[in-house]
Amino acid sequence: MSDSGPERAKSTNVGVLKAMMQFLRPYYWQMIGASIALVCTAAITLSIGQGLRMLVDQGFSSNATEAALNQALLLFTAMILLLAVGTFTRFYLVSWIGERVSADLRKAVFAHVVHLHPGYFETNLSGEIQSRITTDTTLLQTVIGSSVSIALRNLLMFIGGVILLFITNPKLTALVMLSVPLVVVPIIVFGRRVRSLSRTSQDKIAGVGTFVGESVKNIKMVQAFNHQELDRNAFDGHVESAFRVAISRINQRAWLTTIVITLVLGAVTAMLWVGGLDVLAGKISGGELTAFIFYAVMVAASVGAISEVYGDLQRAAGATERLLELLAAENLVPSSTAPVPLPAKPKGHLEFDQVCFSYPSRPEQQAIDKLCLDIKPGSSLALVGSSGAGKSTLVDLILRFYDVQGGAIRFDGIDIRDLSLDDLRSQIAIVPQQPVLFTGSVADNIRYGKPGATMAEIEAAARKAYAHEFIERLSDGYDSFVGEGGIRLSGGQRQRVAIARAILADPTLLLLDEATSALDAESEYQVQQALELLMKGRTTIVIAHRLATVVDVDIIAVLDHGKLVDAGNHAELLQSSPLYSRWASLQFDEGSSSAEQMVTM
Ligand SMILES: Nc1ncnc2c1ncn2[C@@H]1O[C@H](COP(=O)(O)OP(=O)(O)OP(=O)(O)O)[C@@H](O)[C@H]1O
Repeated sequence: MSDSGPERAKSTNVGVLKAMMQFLRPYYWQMIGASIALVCTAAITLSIGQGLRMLVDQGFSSNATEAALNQALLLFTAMILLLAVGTFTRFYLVSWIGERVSADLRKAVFAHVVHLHPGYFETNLSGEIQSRITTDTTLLQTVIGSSVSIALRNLLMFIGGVILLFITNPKLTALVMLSVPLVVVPIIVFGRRVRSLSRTSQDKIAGVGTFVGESVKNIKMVQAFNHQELDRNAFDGHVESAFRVAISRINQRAWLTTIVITLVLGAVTAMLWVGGLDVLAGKISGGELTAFIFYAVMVAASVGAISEVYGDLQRAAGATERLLELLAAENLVPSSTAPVPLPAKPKGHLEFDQVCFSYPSRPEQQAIDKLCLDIKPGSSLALVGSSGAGKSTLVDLILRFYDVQGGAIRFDGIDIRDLSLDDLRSQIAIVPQQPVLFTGSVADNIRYGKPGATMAEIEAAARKAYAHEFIERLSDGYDSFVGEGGIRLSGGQRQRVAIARAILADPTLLLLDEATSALDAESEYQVQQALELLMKGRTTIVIAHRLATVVDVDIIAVLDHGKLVDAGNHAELLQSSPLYSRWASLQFDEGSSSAEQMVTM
């Protein structure tokens, strides 16, 4: 991930600059304002040198009048006022642009990330992405808001200062210029190192974030297994390695600053010596030397300031690069560009036609192998099979979280790749095995199925999901806060909220993943009733782990290693499928705790 050479550094610099321009473009009025303020303040600061020259040569000479001094100081005061206004404008506008651009970048990255195919998040950890959107953009905001402003101001001072130096005294200036390469070389060398270390440093910090996120999220697991000490040690390791990288970065920067300051001040000393000799010899006036020193110090200070923020700019380039990488991440499951419209009243006919699929991380293993299934509108299908048979994979393929590699899945006769993703998913509701609730109220979570639903609709859905009663008993009813991930509700309650959400969504196609597994016998019965009501007239696919779920469905598809080995209803399969009848006999013989038995099927 670090720079592999000058070629790469060059190309990314250009890329980074180009990309930043795209984000800066909308604000060119602000940029013009900031540039004017920048030029004005630099010009005023530089003209102070000329003022000093006049003051020394005329103001303090023996024939100076008080009126002339007053006039000169009045002009000086006016310039100071102008400088103050210019500085305010520059600071305000540049910081504004910094905040605005990083806000826009944050929004752009998030907007891109939420649309990425789920497979992307298997290789890119959520904590890392989070850190990029927060830490990297914050870094960028500080850099654009202050470092860029400092760099630009000092660049102008440097250019203006050098021009005025030449005007004031070319001989001395030549001396100053000789030392420029001496200063620039270390800036480039150390700057490059700082940049690559900065990237590593940001990566390490992201690693720290990911670790914290995972431990805190699973705190009960951590404590139940007495893992606190182990985790603490592992965390210490992460933090210390981030610290070491940061320190070596700081070390490089410290060297950079030290070398630059020494060289610059050395050059100024040499110049003072040569210039002083010229004044003594009467070749130049005292005012000229004063102005010269003023400009030389200004040029030196600006080089120093630039070298100091150069490191920041390099860090920002690193951060931008990472953000751009994220922005450039390709969506492997793109929505069709010329989508086929859905019929006005979709029927919910689902066909799997010779579907082949293997996960990108395991191309050698066929997770789904030449699978054919025809699920008629309004009918129900149960997927059964041992753990790892490919049931969840099929559900993911229907939702187009992944695209099939062979064959096709058709919804109402249309290849789902030809539908717009929004259209396809608007026809589907899913009740997963582990219901996912978002931080917010119970009502918010049910409304997730249909944004904009009224309270009456939400309540009706909750009643149908047998959730109304327990929700009413919560301290704030439908407004009760469910905690992060719904932690304040029981597993069964969460499941009923998830069912209510699906009921509210009123989909054509319902995907259930053993939706009743977290319920007690009483609620299971009620939820089963609710589900039957919900399933009526809708195409339903159930991932089933227990017989109770499958005896009533129209077709049971028995999967094994991604292949469809048998299909039929319960009675038929008992006759025709050895795999199914073995499973059935295991379940009937040993009661209803069956999830483990499925594993051995
Ligand atoms: N994201 C992934 N990357 C790589 N391989 C995966 C991924 N998800 C699942 N697999 C593999 O694909 C196969 C099918 O998995 P799948 O989750 O569909 O099985 P399942 O029938 O739903 O199992 P279970 O009943 O245990 O949930 C398994 O061999 C599994 O290891």
